Amino acid sequence: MAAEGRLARIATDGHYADSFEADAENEVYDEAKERLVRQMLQEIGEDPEREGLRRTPLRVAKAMDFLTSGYELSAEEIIKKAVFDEDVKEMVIVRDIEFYSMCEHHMLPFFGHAHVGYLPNGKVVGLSKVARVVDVFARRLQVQERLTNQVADALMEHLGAHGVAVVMEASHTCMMMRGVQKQSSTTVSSAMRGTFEDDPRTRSEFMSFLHK
Ligand SMILES: Nc1nc2c(ncn2[C@@H]2O[C@H](COP(=O)(O)OP(=O)(O)OP(=O)(O)O)[C@@H](O)[C@H]2O)c(=O)[nH]1
Ligand SMILES: [Zn+2]
Repeated sequence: MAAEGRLARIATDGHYADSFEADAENEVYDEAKERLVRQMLQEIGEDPEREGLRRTPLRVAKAMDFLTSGYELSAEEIIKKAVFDEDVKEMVIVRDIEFYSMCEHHMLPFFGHAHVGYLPNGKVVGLSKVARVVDVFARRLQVQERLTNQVADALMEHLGAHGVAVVMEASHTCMMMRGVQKQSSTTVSSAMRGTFEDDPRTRSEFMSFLHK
């Protein structure tokens, strides 16, 4: 589907139905995606016409659009909307930002927390924007390491900070529900840029603020 319409589009089949039920029954959101989901249901031995599944292709299409909506968002635009001149010299940390992403290998969720720190260089960014930047990259097909790097690089580039640090801790359902089936393992990844990469004391200070 064309990028411009994907986030907000809800199409109908063109008929004005008499009741909400009829409306819902006839709703078409994304014909191509819904056809694929219907086929998948058939392939796993389900009946896509049974009551509980009739609207499932539409629901899945909408869910997939939301879960991959990050492709249409720009971290630069988000950051630049809320950068303020401020003479702050100390480290700023936004920690425990929950995120949900999908691994590109199995298209299964991985989720956890991101901790983001930066050393301002005459500018600070609106705190919510840090969390929004995490979502921009999380709502794509990802590997955790790339996600971590992308958040760090975007903040470094568009905030002009002295340094940026990102640590992400996540559980991967592809390792929990299937495959190796390890329910307790978590994966920690980090990306250090600028001062955080060059100066072990700055890095340690950041790390000391996590898990408090
Ligand atoms: N580095 C990294 N690996 C990931 C991530 N998400 C999933 N994986 C791994 O990607 C690998 C894909 O390996 P394959 O052998 O091609 O796939 P598979 O046969 O399904 O592997 P198993 O999960 O071991 O059953 C697996 O080891 C997954 O654990 C991630 O975010 N980062
Ligand atoms: Zn996976």
